[in-house]
Amino acid sequence: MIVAIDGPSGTGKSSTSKAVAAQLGLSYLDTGAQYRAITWWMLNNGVDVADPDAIAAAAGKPSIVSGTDPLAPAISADGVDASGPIRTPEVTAAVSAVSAVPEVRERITELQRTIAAKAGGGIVVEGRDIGTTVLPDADLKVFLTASAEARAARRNGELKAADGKPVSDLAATQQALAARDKADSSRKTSPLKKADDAVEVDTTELSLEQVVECVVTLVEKAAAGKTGPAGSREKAAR
Ligand SMILES: Nc1ncnc2c1ncn2[C@@H]1O[C@H](COP(=O)(O)OP(=O)(O)OP(=O)(O)O)[C@@H](O)[C@H]1O
Ligand SMILES: Nc1ccn([C@H]2C[C@H](O)[C@@H](COP(=O)(O)O)O2)c(=O)n1
Repeated sequence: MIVAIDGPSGTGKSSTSKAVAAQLGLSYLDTGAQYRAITWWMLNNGVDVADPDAIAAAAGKPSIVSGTDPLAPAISADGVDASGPIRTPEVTAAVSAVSAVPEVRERITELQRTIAAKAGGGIVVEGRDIGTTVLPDADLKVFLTASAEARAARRNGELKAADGKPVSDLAATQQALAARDKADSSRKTSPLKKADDAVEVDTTELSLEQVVECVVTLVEKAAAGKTGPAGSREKAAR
């Protein structure tokens, strides 16, 4: 069972994918974390992230290793745990430019396909181009959306400072999310896009628990269609 979950920033891909994978005993892959890890490595190794040629030349250098346990997501670059530093504003600001470079995408896409192929019991893979490019034959494709206001409010809630106040105002967060979405959906290679056969789930008015329940139901239906006697894909193909 291969499940692809795509969508813009802050729509709930990571939270939903982890919970669905944990509930169904599937592996989990956060592909955004891989792009963040390679970006972090470049920032730390003197690569000019404003220069696509420099990014392309460095794309093959770091070893990026992802864990696939939904209860303990892990990511490292050249053996160094990167799970904390990949969430800094510096990495967030540079990741769209780095991930737009074809050599980076080629490298990371190959890694993602290898991980998915090795996940014997099935996997939930989340990102921007999983249903369209990385795993076009996924058993289920879900495209999560939410209003710009809801996404900014969620992100700000996550970034609360110690005194309980949001670290940036809602308008600034909304603007930053919109800028990243624009960059991710307008790049030439494998842009953020809903696959034609993906199920779109608008999460604006749904709690995380409701989204998880909805996706679990979709996975169960897809699994029944894959193995069930009446609707088996194998039969349909014959
Ligand atoms: N349906 C929901 N209702 C309310 N809050 C939610 C919902 N889904 C996710 N959240 C919260 O919104 C925030 C962003 O969620 P998450 O990180 O899963 O989104 P994402 O799509 O993976 O974002 P990004 O692409 O930027 O990594 C988190 O704090 C999460 O707890
Ligand atoms: N399949 C993917 C996943 C992620 N990216 C890029 C674009 C995002 O802005 C960035 C960080 O992702 P996030 O951690 O916010 O999910 O990584 C991509 O191009 N393709």
